[in-house]
Amino acid sequence: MMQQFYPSVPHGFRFELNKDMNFSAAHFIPSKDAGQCQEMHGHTYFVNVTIGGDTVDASGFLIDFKQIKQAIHKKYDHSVLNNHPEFKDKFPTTELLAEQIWQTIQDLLMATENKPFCLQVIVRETPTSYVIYRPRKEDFR
Ligand SMILES: Nc1nc2c(c(=O)[nH]1)N=C([C@H](O)[C@H](O)COP(=O)(O)OP(=O)(O)OP(=O)(O)O)CN2
Ligand SMILES: [Zn+2]
Repeated sequence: MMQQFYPSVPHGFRFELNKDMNFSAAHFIPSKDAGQCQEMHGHTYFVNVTIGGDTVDASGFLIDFKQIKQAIHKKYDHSVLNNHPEFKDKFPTTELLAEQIWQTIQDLLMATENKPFCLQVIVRETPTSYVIYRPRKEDFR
């Protein structure tokens, strides 16, 4: 997974959890600068999310690994990214997909009792291209 390469994010939390996932989706980038990517095509996206926190829940979890997968895989697998409401007014680039995945995970975490934080999202779109999204402090609202 993730070609065994995990760029780390510095933090001071007691616990750090990482979850790898993948999903297959189609997209197109309707920008005149996007060349061939203006045409609909597909990828198997590889995603890694890093979550940090100081306390665990009653089950001893920062968050159940399964809940993270469900939130992302269920939403995007075998879909056309351009059709999702979050990409109505922006292009489903690797950068903006990583940002959206961060927002989805962070919303999920904020609804838990122990409220951990999503510290990093890595999205690999092709064997040679990936993006890292790291939120700024002000993004945690
Ligand atoms: N900054 C970004 N650049 C590009 C994105 C993107 O999301 N962010 N996306 C694309 C295309 O969607 C394309 O599918 C991926 O491009 P690329 O990595 O160039 O794909 P290749 O497999 O052709 O890469 P090679 O290393 O040349 O084999 C384009 N750019
Ligand atoms: Zn693409």
